[in-house]
Amino acid sequence: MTAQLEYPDVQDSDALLSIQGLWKVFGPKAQRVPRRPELAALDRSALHAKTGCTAAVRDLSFDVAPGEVFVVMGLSGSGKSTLVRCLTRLIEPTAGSLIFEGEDLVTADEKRLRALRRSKFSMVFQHFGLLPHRKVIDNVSYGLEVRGESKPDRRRRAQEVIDLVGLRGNEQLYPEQLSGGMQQRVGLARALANDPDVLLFDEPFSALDPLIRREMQNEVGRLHREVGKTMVFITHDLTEALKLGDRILLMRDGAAVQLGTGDELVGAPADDYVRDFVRDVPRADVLTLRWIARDPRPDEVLDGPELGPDVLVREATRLVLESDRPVKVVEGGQLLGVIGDEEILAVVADPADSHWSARPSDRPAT
Ligand SMILES: Nc1ncnc2c1ncn2[C@@H]1O[C@H](COP(=O)(O)OP(=O)(O)OP(=O)(O)O)[C@@H](O)[C@H]1O
Repeated sequence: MTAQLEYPDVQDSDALLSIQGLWKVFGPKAQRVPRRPELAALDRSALHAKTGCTAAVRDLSFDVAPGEVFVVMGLSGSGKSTLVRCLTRLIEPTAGSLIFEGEDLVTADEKRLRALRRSKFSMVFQHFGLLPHRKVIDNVSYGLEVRGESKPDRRRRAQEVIDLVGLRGNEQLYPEQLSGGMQQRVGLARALANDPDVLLFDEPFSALDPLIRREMQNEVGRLHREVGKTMVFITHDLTEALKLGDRILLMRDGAAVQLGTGDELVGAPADDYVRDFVRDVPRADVLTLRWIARDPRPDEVLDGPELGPDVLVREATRLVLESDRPVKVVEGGQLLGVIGDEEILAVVADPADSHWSARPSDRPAT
């Protein structure tokens, strides 16, 4: 018998932010929609026809773990921006609770909210939101100024984060003198200057051209490794979501379609909508060996090479194909399964293969 493949679940850790039953409904008498099951059950167009309301966020519940990069993904109009604005009540939720470090933000008064927004959360916007008449250094230190910090402290901290995002030497320039990518670095530095607990990103790189965009994604990955902040990152770009997200919430019409790690979305799409969404993802770059390991057959000799379950299929391909014995997938000394040419080729040879949905279970192989 092989051991049960354990799948890492970030939700097991204590949540920093816990969202329960969150709704945002725009329109007349919005409150009635979440309260009345017959209205709550209506789809987007039926709800609009009957009530004139739009449910931009529909009964969402999820936890964000400390240090996690939590990506919210969905097509235009799926409710991502509304959701992220509800998290700090820049948009007032219609129903639900928002527990941050044990405190329900829904019942916090305006003064408390302002304090939290200033010290615990920072937002990075798509269009940078920089102050055009202020130099880079003054844009970066703006939040510290609002917080009443002394000028030398502000300067010191601003310089620190300017260095961190690679903007040294540009302190005295104005935003219009910078490229889009550089401006977004200023946005990042400004968000980091406050030393928030949570960074909220609302499609921060959509206005950038593809090369700069990739560079900025790498930059966020690096910053996350260096400063370890919790991040909630909104994007409509699946590649970006897979690259950055520890977990991804896929939204459609305000509701959650699936919440999982990138390899869960790709390996076990919850429905046809998700399957379609991830259809063109190169599976070998996302799926790990735990997804394709199988039980050894009785006649197989188990003296082949060993790999860990979190190795990407792409990284294991050569070794598996060159080995004349099945490769053993081993974790902590335990054999989880084996992989032969057949398992590898099913992923590598046909990236859009529907192999995964054919599995009897929606979990990685045991
Ligand atoms: N102030 C508002 N009044 C009425 N409807 C709104 C309002 N703000 C958003 N909506 C609607 O809520 C839905 C979700 O919008 P939202 O902007 O949150 O989506 P999104 O996924 O962020 O889209 P995009 O990527 O285009 O910004 C849309 O149908 C939108 O028209």
